[in-house]
Amino acid sequence: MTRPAVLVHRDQDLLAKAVAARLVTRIADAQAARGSASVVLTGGGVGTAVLAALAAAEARDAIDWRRLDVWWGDERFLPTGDPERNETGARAALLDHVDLDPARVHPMPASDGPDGDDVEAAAERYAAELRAAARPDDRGPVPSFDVLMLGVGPDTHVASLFPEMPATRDERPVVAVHGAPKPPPTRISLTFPSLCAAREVWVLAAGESKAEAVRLGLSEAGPVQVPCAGARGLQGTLFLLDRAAAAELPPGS
Ligand SMILES: O=C1O[C@H](COP(=O)(O)O)[C@@H](O)[C@H](O)[C@H]1O
Repeated sequence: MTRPAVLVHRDQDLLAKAVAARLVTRIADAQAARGSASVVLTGGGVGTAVLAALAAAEARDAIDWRRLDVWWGDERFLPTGDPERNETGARAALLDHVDLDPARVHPMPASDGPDGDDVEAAAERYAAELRAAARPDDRGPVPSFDVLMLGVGPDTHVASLFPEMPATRDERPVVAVHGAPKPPPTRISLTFPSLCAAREVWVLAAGESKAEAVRLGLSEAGPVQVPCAGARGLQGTLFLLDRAAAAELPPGS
């Protein structure tokens, strides 16, 4: 596994614009190489700012939106349209403003979805959707996503994998999360085997409250204790930061 590369931008606004520009290139390149592309979205402040920056970028027209699959790394298990759902924020910031194929947008189930409030069944439903989308050369139960973005919590969580919680040790592709320390307590999350099936993992962080988590994420810490140290892409991992989040970088990163 290669060491993550670290890129630092002046502030959150510039970080969001730079990541949006990088996404355009990454998605267009994947579409040129393979005919289509896949991206995994994150919730949270920076993740949503990136989507808004992409919506505002003229270069977004370089993406063939009809040939893009959109997945999520985690979701808060709440009713459809709840403002706290990651899907709701992503739709408002970007997805409602571009010409996506609705069949290629794959939100995690909501608590008023086909499984009702059975979050275990909802997680298994998402796992089945991923399995159906995986091709033989993906060599696993989820697609080899072209790019998977992750926000980071001050406690080092990524997706809904919180330090020391059972989901950090789970080998199933998707799990239900109960009792998350950050509200809401009930969530659905991809697990490490699924996160690490991505060709590229981009860890996004802005603000001084994330500096310690970023430092730990670039250390040799274990993924159970420090989840942001465990998400690594098959071809590479980028830590995309603003200066405040980069304030405690370990030497040599
Ligand atoms: O609850 C969540 O939090 C993390 C981090 O969010 P942030 O606002 O501190 O950047 C996010 O990555 C995750 O998708 C979300 O469900």
